Amino acid sequence: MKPKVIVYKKVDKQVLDFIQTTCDVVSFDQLDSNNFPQFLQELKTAEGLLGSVLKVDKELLDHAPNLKIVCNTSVGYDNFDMAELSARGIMATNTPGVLNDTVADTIFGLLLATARRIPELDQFVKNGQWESMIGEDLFGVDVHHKVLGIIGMGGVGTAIAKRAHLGFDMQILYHNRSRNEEAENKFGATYCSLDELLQQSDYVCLMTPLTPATEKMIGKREFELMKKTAIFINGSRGKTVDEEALIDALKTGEILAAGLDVFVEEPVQPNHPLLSMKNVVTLPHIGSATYETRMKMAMLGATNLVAGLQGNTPPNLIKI
Ligand SMILES: NC(=O)C1=CN([C@@H]2O[C@H](COP(=O)(O)OP(=O)(O)OC[C@H]3O[C@@H](n4cnc5c(N)ncnc54)[C@H](OP(=O)(O)O)[C@@H]3O)[C@@H](O)[C@H]2O)C=CC1
Ligand SMILES: O=CC(=O)O
Repeated sequence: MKPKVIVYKKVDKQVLDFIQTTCDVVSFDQLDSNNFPQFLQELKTAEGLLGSVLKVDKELLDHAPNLKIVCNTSVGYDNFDMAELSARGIMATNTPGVLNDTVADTIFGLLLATARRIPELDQFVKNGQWESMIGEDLFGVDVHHKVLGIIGMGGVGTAIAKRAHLGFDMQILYHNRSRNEEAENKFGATYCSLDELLQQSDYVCLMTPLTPATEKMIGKREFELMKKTAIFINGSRGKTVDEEALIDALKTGEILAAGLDVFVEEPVQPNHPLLSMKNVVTLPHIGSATYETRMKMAMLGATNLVAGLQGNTPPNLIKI
């Protein structure tokens, strides 16, 4: 008998067909309050789960006595309670690597849009406000030849460093817990402490995973260390930043501007204070959101799922 798996996110038919060669698939395009009871019912007999964002914790796992593997179609896995999964002998996987270039394109685009005030000026033109040569009040700041500090120089961080070094002649500083030789040797990145990075960077880009160690790692103290002209870019997770402190730093001129792809609460509420600030550019968590890359992520997630259920080691097994 084929193992039963639940795919709880809309994926391409090609991905479902691949899984169906070895598994019985129950699929939900997305989970919401209407279909969640049915999902929990299916979970009782499911051996595998594929999707992203869903919180996989003790409460959920208590509904899933037969589960053998949970597969994210994302590189971040802060939605998994790894200690609980490990205690129950359930494998967990993610999708690193295949999204690096696409996410780096998004984050670099966000950085450029924030520095050159592109969304604000787009609105200016479309609102019919362009009546004469624009003045200094609408100027942006340069990106090329500036200092970019990357906190979290991993797969995505290195792809950002490549763009900054080869395309924009930027000087690159980075902070991790360990050294990244590729970023140093290929893209001239210099390793430094977090405080040095914050003090010296014109652009601070946060690209760490969300873990207990990185939760609110950027707060009041860190914004105070940044230059008053600094632009802060967050592509990691909303909770790596103290959002209240970010709002204060933007209001009081502690930093110049921010570009945000992620928020503490997603989707962000329309009345959130960050959304009414002119010096903030926002995106709806679209780092990897291109047809090509989302397809690769879904297929890699499916490959992990099938490998695990066939008794093989999934290529992207998360080790704790
Ligand atoms: N906005 C979006 O759509 C996307 C968001 N992301 C987010 O970005 C994260 C990173 O992705 P990716 O680059 O693929 O992951 P990687 O694991 O390749 O890189 C993460 C980097 O963060 C560093 N890091 C981890 N913990 C700390 C810490 N406590 N202090 C300083 N540095 C730390 C790691 O270095 P070291 O271990 O040496 O400290 C590593 O270099 C994901 O986990 C996800 O949350 C990713 C893709 C898309
Ligand atoms: O946020 C996206 C991811 O892949 O992680």
